[in-house]
Amino acid sequence: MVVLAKEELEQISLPVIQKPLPSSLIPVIDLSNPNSTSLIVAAAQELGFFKVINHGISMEIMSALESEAMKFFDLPQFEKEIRGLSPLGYGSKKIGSNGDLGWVEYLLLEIASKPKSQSSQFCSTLNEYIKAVRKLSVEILEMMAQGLHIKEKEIFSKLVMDDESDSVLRFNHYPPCPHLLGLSNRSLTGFGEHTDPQLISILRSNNTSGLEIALKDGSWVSVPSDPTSFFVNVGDSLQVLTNGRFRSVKHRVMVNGTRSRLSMIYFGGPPPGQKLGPSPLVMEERE
Ligand SMILES: C=C1C[C@]23C[C@@]1(O)CC[C@H]2[C@@]12CC[C@H](O)[C@@](C)(C(=O)O1)[C@H]2[C@@H]3C(=O)O
Ligand SMILES: O=C(O)CCC(=O)C(=O)O
Ligand SMILES: [Fe+2]
Repeated sequence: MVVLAKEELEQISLPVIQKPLPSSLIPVIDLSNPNSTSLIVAAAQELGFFKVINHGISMEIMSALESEAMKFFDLPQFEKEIRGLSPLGYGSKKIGSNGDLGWVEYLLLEIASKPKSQSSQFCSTLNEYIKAVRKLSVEILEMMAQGLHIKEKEIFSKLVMDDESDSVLRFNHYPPCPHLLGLSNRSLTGFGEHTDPQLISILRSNNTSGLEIALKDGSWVSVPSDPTSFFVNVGDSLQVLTNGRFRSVKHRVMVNGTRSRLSMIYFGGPPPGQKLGPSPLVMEERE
């Protein structure tokens, strides 16, 4: 459980809760539909964000990992903190290196290209999930390249398949916030506004909403939760590689106090030190 001191709480803003985005505004990509390639490109350009259904990952594996993660967050605080190895591992309240605070605790895990051991139930479920979600990211990145009419369909996906790929899996737990009881229509910043630096982020959450994305006009809209689906973000690296054609989406998480949110996010990144310039073939629209 994240416990913020009064002074810390005062540093976390309490914006008014956003109206939920009508679900119809979020592009829903059915991966079993052969036309989905062009729909993915349109969504990546317009919003930098979309939801995927018929993704081939079983609800069983998603729920199994969610309950393993919840078991971890339910441990006593000192046991979680033992695993708080900087910069990876367990952390709470302090996000990143800029001193940002949020009503969140998290577990950040590096993804090794060859997983070493499966010594616990958590590790084996984790490895199975990572394999499935990385395959999904490859599929989506290849559809993106095809949709942009790039001959080398692996141009983006090979970066997340690389043994040196800088990819991470993150679990974010936003516990209910007692300070908000009685403050109707107020929310607390769980994870402040940012864009993801990697190529692609693939997010799955439990049935508690809280994720908000910024539209092109700067307005914030909240994304209704859907634990059966994945939400995909375009990250900064993919924006660069596509010469700005794809939009890296600004997003944040707001907590409204009564229900706990748990999200699991795969971030597929290029190998560190990889020079990222625009792919020449994405400089202009091609037929
Ligand atoms: C507030 C921040 C946390 C973050 C670094 C940043 O300044 C902005 C991006 C954040 C993010 C999002 C994706 C990953 O979870 C992460 C590890 C990353 O590479 O960028 C986090 C950073 C973090 O928690 O350190
Ligand atoms: O926890 C979430 O739902 C999203 C958090 C996020 O944007 C991140 O970890 O980069
Ligand atoms: Fe993010």
